[in-house]
Amino acid sequence: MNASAGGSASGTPLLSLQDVQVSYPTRGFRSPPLTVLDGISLDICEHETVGLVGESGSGKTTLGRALLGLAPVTGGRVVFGGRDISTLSRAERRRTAKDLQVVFQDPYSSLNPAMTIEDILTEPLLARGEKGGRDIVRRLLDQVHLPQDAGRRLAREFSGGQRQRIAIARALVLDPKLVVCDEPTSALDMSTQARILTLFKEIQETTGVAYLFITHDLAVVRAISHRIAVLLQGKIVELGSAAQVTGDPQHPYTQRLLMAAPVADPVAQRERRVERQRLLERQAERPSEVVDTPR
Ligand SMILES: Nc1ncnc2c1ncn2[C@@H]1O[C@H](COP(=O)(O)OP(=O)(O)OP(=O)(O)O)[C@@H](O)[C@H]1O
Repeated sequence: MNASAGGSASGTPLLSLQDVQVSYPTRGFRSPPLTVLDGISLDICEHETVGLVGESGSGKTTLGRALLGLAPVTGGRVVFGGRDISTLSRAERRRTAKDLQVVFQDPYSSLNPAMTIEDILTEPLLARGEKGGRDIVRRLLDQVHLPQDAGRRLAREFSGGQRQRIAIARALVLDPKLVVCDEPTSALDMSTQARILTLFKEIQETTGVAYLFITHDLAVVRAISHRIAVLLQGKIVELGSAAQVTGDPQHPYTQRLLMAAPVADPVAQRERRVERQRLLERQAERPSEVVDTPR
């Protein structure tokens, strides 16, 4: 996979979202369904990380859920292994589920605090009627750089960063082809965040796994992604290589998203504020391009 690929994926797509729509029924009598995603088309290749950014409520988690077969796909197709997995029966979906895994944001609520790490890591195998075993646990702990004695300890004995390593190991136990990472570093401090991002990259290098990396943090998405998709009100408004989207954004919404991202250097921050003001003024003169300003 060519990491510097532009808007289109450069290998054979592992998973392909084709004109996907997700709508939820609403409660009111005769009120129309709520369309959360509309016209989403996106390919993800082996060995590729596609970052997904957008403000809160834009539909990032829903897109991840659609890809995992957990959101109601009301239009379009989610093609994986040559099949539309949005129409599979529950039993068929269980078979596909092996290849598509997820790591959530909160390492505290996503792991049972009273289970041993060994039990947490082997649970997905046992649930599928496969054998667990010490060797597998040993390999996984190694892969996420946790000590071997971690297997016998309880999840509640670990820090946030260590728990996220355990959650990553659990996502890897079935050798998935694609992992949806839903804000997996948002609950961590900066240095732990950097170490976890390095771990994700290292795992991709050795296994070839693909990631859909959901985050509202542009610094994170820039650090990890080959390509970035920008979501606004349920639609992808920009899709390109990480370098293009962050260095030469084309859509006014992406431009403002980047302007709103914090920078560490106060001088750069001041310059950014002035630039942002100019951008807003320019865009106010072209109202047809005006969209919601990111927070
Ligand atoms: N099960 C559901 N039923 C009805 N509406 C839902 C459901 N799940 C999500 N939504 C709505 O879909 C929209 C998008 O939600 P989603 O969680 O995908 O956004 P997000 O971009 O991931 O936000 P955040 O960054 O805050 O997590 C929201 O308006 C939300 O209320």
